[in-house]
Amino acid sequence: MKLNIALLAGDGIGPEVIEQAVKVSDAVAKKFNHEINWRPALTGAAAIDAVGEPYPDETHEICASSDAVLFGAIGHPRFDNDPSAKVRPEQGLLKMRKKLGLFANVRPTFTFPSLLDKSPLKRERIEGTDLVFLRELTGGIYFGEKGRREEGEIAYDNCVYTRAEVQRLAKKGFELAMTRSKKLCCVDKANVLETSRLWRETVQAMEKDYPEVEVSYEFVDAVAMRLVQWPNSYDVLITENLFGDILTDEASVISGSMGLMPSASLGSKIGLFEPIHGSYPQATGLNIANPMATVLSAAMMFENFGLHTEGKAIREAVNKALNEGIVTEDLADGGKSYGTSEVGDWLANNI
Ligand SMILES: NC(=O)C1=CN([C@@H]2O[C@H](COP(=O)(O)OP(=O)(O)OC[C@H]3O[C@@H](n4cnc5c(N)ncnc54)[C@H](O)[C@@H]3O)[C@@H](O)[C@H]2O)C=CC1
Ligand SMILES: CC(C)CC(=O)C(=O)O
Ligand SMILES: [Mg+2]
Repeated sequence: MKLNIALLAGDGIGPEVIEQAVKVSDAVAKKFNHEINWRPALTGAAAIDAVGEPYPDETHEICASSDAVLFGAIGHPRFDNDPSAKVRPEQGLLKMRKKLGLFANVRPTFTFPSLLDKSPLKRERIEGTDLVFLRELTGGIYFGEKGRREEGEIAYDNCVYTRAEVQRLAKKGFELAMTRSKKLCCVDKANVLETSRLWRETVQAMEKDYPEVEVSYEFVDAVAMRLVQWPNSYDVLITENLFGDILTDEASVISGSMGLMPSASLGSKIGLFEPIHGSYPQATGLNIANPMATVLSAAMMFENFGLHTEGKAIREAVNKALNEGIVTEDLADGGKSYGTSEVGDWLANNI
């Protein structure tokens, strides 16, 4: 297969982890006779510095005309620490998701046998966890009208959802549940929020189309607790943008590190594959960031093309590295650790 992949490294550790994902993907392409044409493009603070905006038109054209996008991370402390900044790297990510129509963010959480005793959570609670969040990605409070009034003394961010937005996300959730253990949990705050009541009402109305799926409705605050208490009780969870963002960072504790958490952002056209973590500025240039989340995002990319053997080859290499202790410092527990690039080389050599 010949693949054109837009490559958006971004900021902070983005370029370092992307470099490893490229190495591993190229090794996969070589082994399975594919050709990958990487198409680098600017985004985030790097794009603001170069051309004044975080998701330039040229970058969008490269993304929109590629078969998929592989994305690192964006964000820089100079914007995080300046609340008055009008142009921000994160706007680039939001704009890209919106313009590419990427409304469903698939965020799997699973455990790795060799890491079970490294989690702060007890082995017997997390063993066998295999759940997936479907986070709505182009609506809700991240995209509602926002602003200030009363001379800046009052700030607001509106949370808005349409029934159609909920339906298309929930449909993917029901379909995913049908391919797994047929359990779907709708995470909301319907005891308080009107948008959540729309979510609940919409999902309830869809239940009849999927009679085999057992649907539960849980409030987000309770899910935040049960997720780390009984992660095994969940399979597919659907939720809105903000709740999904927060709960999936929490879920990284089950797997063992933010550096292990991949994702796929899907819509009707091309897919974007991105780790769930940010630009981890403290680690920039130190060759210590875990590249596995980005490498596993590349595995999701291959699988989304129907190339399951290729995806499996990456997953097996990651598992093997974890079993053999070829890990960055976040997983080394104070013991021997390897650099970002060494882990990338090892994975590429073990495809
Ligand atoms: N998708 C994206 O591009 C995202 C960007 N951001 C941006 O990233 C910047 C930093 O945000 P933070 O809240 O610190 O989130 P972060 O995800 O960058 O880092 C939080 C913590 O997670 C751990 N971590 C993250 N990635 C890791 C990796 N690859 N290997 C090992 N450990 C890792 C580190 O302990 C780090 O301190 C901000 O500017 C933020 O806006 C935040 C989240 C997502
Ligand atoms: C920086 C945010 C817009 C993104 C984020 O935290 C995420 O998608 O997980
Ligand atoms: Mg996040």
